[in-house]
Amino acid sequence: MVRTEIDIGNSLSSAFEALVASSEFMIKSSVSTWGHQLSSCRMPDFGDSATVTFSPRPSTCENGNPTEYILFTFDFNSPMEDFGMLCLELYRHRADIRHAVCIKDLESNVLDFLNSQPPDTGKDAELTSSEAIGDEKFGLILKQLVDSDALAKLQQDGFVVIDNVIKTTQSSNEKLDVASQAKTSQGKGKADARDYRTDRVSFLDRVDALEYGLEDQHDFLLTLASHLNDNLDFSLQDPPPYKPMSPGTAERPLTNPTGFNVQIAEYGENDYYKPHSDNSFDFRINPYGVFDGGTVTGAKDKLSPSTLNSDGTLLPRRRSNWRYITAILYMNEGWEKCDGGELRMYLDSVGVLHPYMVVDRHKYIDINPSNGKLLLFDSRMVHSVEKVLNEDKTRRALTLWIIRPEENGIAGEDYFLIDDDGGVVEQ
Ligand SMILES: O=C(O)CCC(=O)C(=O)O
Ligand SMILES: [Fe+2]
Repeated sequence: MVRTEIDIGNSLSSAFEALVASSEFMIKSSVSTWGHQLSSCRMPDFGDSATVTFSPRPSTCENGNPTEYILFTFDFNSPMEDFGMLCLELYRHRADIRHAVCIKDLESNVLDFLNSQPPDTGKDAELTSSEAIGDEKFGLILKQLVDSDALAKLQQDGFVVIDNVIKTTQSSNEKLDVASQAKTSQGKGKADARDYRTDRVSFLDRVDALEYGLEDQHDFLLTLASHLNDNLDFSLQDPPPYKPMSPGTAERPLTNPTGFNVQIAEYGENDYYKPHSDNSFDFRINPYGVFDGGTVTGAKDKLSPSTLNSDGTLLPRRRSNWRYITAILYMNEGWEKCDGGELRMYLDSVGVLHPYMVVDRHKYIDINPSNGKLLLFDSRMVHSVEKVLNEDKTRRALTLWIIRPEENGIAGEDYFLIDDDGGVVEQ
């Protein structure tokens, strides 16, 4: 069957019309099991934006069973902006639809799309990072990041601190004081009884950020992924064992997490967060083998299949999530050393197996969480928040975890390995 090429470089609406017109783009089933492919073809949930139905192609029925399906209807309710999203949704659900959809072209189309479309709003920043969304708004700050040796430092030491990036105003902090008092009095503010951290966190979308006058901070943090894509040297790292996953691409691997929510954390007197890594080793899988600078620890015959590459070589130990760079903006005017609450960064701690192992073994530096300070660090590094000592002060920070989806991601629902033919490797 000849499949129609979809030029998604065209305007989105004409590209969408082409998609609808060319059922071949979408559907091809090579297995002739009556009804089976359709019932196992769980289409992505497009919510309100599209409804998809398929129908057997009569000319391809063998023994009464269809071998190919065509796109029967594709009702797309908001055609313009959502075309890229649509492709991405298909791509993300390719494990479910791959028997019915030729995902190979879909994959390359999506990757082309991601690499070629500059985002023009904060929302698109999740999808692609080919251009900094905030270049205009934050041009000077971003330039300062590049011109200074900040990014080189980040890559060399695993972290970097930059003062006076964006300060939070007193009025924002006052609004937050009121909100957190309300929450605490409703008994909702405090986290469960946990001993590793005692702070309170919530997530701000852009509307929340506007409410508190934190939209610049919010936008800035969401701008960083694309900026880092343009300026970090990814060749310094070993190539990852897997192909890039949507929405990351090989050229531009960093993206914002789905939802674009920025965490706000509050620490009152005596609150702390014990040493931890934001992306620690994951012990639920790959439990025996550790590939650590060429040393293999653990009995080889006990290695689980996911420990080995297809050629039998050892894969690096998996991490527990997709976080790659942690970006924190501190919000605390007049914070002093005697107030406690330092962010303690343990040096050379990227490869530490258990975070508690750093204590008394690794050197650290303490970072004062003062207003406007930006801290960027490799999410694997071990760090802690030391106890806050001032009963009258609240320590606040905004955090965004910039992700690199192909790095690991067993925690992510969209995680699959892709083999060289574009097929999904069952795990
Ligand atoms: O607030 C900070 O300085 C760091 C907080 C932290 O480590 C985290 O939320 O994972
Ligand atoms: Fe952390």
